Amino acid sequence: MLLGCIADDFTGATDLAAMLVAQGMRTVQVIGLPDGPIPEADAVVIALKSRNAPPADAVRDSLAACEALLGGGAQQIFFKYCSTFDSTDAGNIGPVADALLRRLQAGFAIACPAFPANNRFVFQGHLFVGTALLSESGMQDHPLTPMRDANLVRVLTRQTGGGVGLVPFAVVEQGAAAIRAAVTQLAERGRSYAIADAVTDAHLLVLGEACAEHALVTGGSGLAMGLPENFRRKGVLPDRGDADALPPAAGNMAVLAGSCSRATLAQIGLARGHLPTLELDVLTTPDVAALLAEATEWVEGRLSSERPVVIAASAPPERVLALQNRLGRNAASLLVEEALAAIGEMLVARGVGRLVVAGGETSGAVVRRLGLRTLRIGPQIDPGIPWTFAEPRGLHLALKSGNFGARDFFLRAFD
Ligand SMILES: Nc1ncnc2c1ncn2[C@@H]1O[C@H](COP(=O)(O)OP(=O)(O)O)[C@@H](O)[C@H]1O
Ligand SMILES: O=C(O)[C@@H](O)C(=O)COP(=O)(O)O
Repeated sequence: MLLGCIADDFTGATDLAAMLVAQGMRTVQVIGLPDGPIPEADAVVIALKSRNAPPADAVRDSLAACEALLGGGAQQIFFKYCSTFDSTDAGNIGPVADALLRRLQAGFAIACPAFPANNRFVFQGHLFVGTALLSESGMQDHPLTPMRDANLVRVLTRQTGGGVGLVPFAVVEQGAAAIRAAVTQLAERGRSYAIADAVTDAHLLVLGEACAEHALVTGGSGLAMGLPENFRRKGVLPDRGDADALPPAAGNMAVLAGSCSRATLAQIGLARGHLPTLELDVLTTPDVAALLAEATEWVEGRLSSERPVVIAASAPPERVLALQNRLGRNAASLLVEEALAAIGEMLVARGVGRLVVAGGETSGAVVRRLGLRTLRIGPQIDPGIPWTFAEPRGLHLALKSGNFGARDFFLRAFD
């Protein structure tokens, strides 16, 4: 193994793995902490569900993942978080990065969530989603990690014990040598991190090049774009022709959605007119067994290998808030995740062999309920969303970040 990766959620892990595969690394995704030897691959991504865990648990699991990756021979560690920097003032990006920095005695790490192919841009330390500041992009209403400050230097400073600087656009434009010089200066001034600006793939590539000798790199999947080339330059990564080949897919088709992002709500809105769609009303029926029973009855006679069914719990901000006010934020999320995980299990038991899950936490809940341990990464449907193949279960899965995918994603995903 060359690159060892720790992802703070499951859709984030497949997003990163897809990026590495596209850049020619054979990549395996491990679900949760490995309970045996790490699989053979150029890159291994350990998918944790640590984004919304208590900070101490997130740190403990991330350190355990780091140990497993180092034990498997990893030469560099990548800590993957969301391209919308999903976190709260308590963490978990800062605390996990601090712990990894200490473990790797790295002293300094770049932090960059930019992902231009998915409209995430960092400019002067501020994160934009398309033309909107993060804090006005819809992410201010995220059910678990509302993002109300777009200044990432400030956001990360609130989460870490280390100082946070900026590698601005003007430096990144000058290339890898200028970035390395800026990083040296920031480290000498006692900074542990720098938010790095990036608005194009070219910026991400030079940032990746500048990080070649960093023990720890942190960011979205975009920042990983330039890392495989570092290994090729060193002569340790051979050219791989078919890094994204998967076995043929079969079985019934379904979509399960728990993301309440604007993108997923729009995708469900379009699917409604074209595909059999069940929208669960979790506010009226906040009960796992009743929601499962409703979905089980509804799928009867509707499941098919010709066209997918769509089952969604997703709701607009005011309805999410209403459930949270009634049950509490975490309990509301857990209830919906449990219901969707149980529905996922029911779908697979009824012959679903091709399943799209929308939402990071939702994907984590479904994949864990299905007891999946490793995913092989295949071709991408849209940027950051690959089909994957769960071995040895034989299930094809696409774990969709809530925010990702074009509006007709559910209509095209199974093509
Ligand atoms: N109708 C709803 N009311 C309250 N919470 C919901 C509802 N639908 C989904 N959720 C919860 O919202 C959270 C969405 O997070 P996630 O699945 O990570 O999506 P995203 O990828 O958009 O971040 C999940 O915990 C999910 O269970
Ligand atoms: O970086 C990203 O945006 C994604 O890879 C990601 O982390 C997805 O998280 P969710 O939006 O919670 O699915």
